[in-house]
Amino acid sequence: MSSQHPSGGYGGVAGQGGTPGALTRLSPHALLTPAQMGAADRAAPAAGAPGAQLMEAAGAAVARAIREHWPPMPVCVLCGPGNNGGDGFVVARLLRDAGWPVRVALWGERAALRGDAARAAGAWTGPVEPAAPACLDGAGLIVDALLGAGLGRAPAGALESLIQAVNAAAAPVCAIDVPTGLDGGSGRCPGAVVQADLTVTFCRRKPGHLLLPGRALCGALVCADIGMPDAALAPLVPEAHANHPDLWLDVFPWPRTDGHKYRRGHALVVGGERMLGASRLACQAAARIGAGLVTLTAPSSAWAIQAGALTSVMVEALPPDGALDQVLADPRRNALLIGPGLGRAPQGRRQVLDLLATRRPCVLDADALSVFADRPEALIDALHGQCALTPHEGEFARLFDPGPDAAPRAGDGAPSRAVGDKLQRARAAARRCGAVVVLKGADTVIAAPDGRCVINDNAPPTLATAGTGDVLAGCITGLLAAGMPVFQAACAAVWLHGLAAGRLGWGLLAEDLPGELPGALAALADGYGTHDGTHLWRT
Ligand SMILES: NC(=O)C1=CN([C@@H]2O[C@H](COP(=O)(O)OP(=O)(O)OC[C@H]3O[C@@H](n4cnc5c(N)ncnc54)[C@H](O)[C@@H]3O)[C@@H](O)[C@H]2O)[C@H](O)CC1
Ligand SMILES: [K+]
Repeated sequence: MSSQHPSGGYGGVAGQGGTPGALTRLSPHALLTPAQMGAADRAAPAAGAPGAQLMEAAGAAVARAIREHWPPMPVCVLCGPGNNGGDGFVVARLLRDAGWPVRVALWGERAALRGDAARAAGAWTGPVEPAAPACLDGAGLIVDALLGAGLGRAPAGALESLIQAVNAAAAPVCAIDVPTGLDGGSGRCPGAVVQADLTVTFCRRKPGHLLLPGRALCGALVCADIGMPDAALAPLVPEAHANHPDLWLDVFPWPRTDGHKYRRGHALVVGGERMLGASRLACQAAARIGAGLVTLTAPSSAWAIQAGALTSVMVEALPPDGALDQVLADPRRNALLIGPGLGRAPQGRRQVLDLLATRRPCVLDADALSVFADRPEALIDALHGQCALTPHEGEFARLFDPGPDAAPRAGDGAPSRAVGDKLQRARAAARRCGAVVVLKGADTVIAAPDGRCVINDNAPPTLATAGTGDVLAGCITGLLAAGMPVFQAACAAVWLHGLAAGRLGWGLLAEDLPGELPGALAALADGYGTHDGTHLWRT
C-alpha cells in the first residue's frame, strides 16, 4: 500500500493493507499467543531444533536469569506434569551443578511424565518429593515450574493450595514461561495465580505478559532466545506482525519533519465550552508532534479565553448554532479532532456527524463518544476507515457493550456485547465500527478493522492523570495531519505518549507532556535506529 497524502508528507508502506510486506522474519518485538508458540514448538524438530534441545535451552535461560538476579541460596523447584515441569527439572539440575542447594517437588506422578519432560526428570539424579506447602519451608527462592502455556482451567484442590502457599511464602518467586494460573493469551487469571518477582519466557513475549492483570503478576520479565528456528516461526509472520507497536515503529513511514508547514498538514480541533484546557492540551500536542498548523474552534463565549491562552494555535469562533461549515470549508484542514471539552449538549452530536461526513481523517475522543451513549448506532454507522476512536473502558462499554439486556444488533451479526479479553473486545469493536479503536488503559490496545492489533507496554502509572487523554488525542491528530495512516498514527501516538510520560517521571502533569514530545520523538529516532525523513527503522 502506498498513499501520497494531500499534505505530501508521507511515503508508503510495502505490502497490502498497511501490513509491512517487506517483513519475512518474525520481528523480535512481535508477540506470540501460547497457541502460536505451541505451533512453533511442533514445527521446531523438522526445522532442526528437537524439543529436548529447546527444553535444555529454556532451562539454561532460566538458570542464567536466576543467577543474575539472586545470589546462591536454597531453592525449591516446583515441577508440574508437563513441559513447564520439564523446564523446571533442567533448572534444578543446572543450579545444583552450579553449587546451589536445590529441592525438587513434583505436583503429579513421576511415571505420568512424558516425552521431553520425562527425559529432563530422568537427568535429575536428586530426590523428588511430592509437592506440598511444606516443601517451601526453608526455601530462599521458589521456582514456579507447575503450569505454563498449558493452563487449561482454574487451578483447584491441591494445586490451588500450593499456589496460595507460594504466594504466602516470604521467598521470592521465579516463574517459568508464565506464572502458574495466568492465561498467557489473555493476561487473565481464571483462579489462583502465582505472583512472581521474575518471569522468564521463551522466544517471544505473549499477550498475557503485557495485558493486565498478567503484566502485574509477572514481575520483571525476561524473554530468552532458545534457538527457535526461523523456519518454525515463518508461518506465524503475517498473523503475528500485528501484535506490538514496536514492530510498527520498525517500518513506520515517519511524517516529514522538514519542508513547508502545509506539507505537514493542518489539524482542526473542535473545542467546546467546558474544560477549556482539554482542547488546548490537544492542540498543543498536535502541534508538537508534527502538524504544520493547528486551528482550534471555540464557541464565541470561550473564544477570548482560548485565543488569549494560545499562541501558535489559531483560534476561530463558531457561530451561535455551532455550525462547522465555515471551519471545514478549507480542505487543507486534513485531520480533525472532536471531543476534548466538547460537553454533552445535543449540538455536539451534530458536530461529530458533520465532521464524519467530510470523510477526512478524524479522531473522536471523550465527549464525542459519550454524547452517543444512548444511541451508539448513530455514531457507529457514521464512522469510516479514516477514523480513530480513543475510549477508556467506560466510554467503550457505553458504545460497544450496552450490557447483558441489550437487544441483539441487526446487521452483521456482530455480538451486541463486546465480550472476551481486551484484545478480543477491541478487535470486535474495530471490526464492528470499521474504524481504529484505541482502548485505553495501562495496557492500551490499538485495533484496526482488518484485525491488526497491538498492545502498548510502555505506559507508566503517572499517565493516569487528568488531561493525558486529551494530549493523546492531539498526538494522533497531529500525526494524521502530517500524513500517517490512521492505524500507524494511533500506534505511534500511544507509544510516544508513553515514552514522553516515562521521560517526565513522577509528578507528571498533562500540560508537561506536549513539551516532552519532541524529546520522545528524538529518543525514538536516535535511541532506536536510523531515520531517513520518511521511514524509521528500529535496531
Ligand atoms: N518454545 C517454547 O516456548 C518452549 C516451551 N516449553 C515449555 O513448555 C510449556 C508448555 O508445556 P505443556 O506441557 O504444553 O503445558 P504445561 O506444562 O503448562 O501444563 C501441563 C499440563 O497440566 C495440565 N493442566 C493445565 N491446567 C491445569 C489445571 N488448572 N489443573 C490441573 N492440570 C492442569 C494440562 O494437562 C497441561 O498439559 C511452556 O510453558 C514452557 O515452559 C518447552 O520446554 C521449551 C520450548
Ligand atoms: K510456570
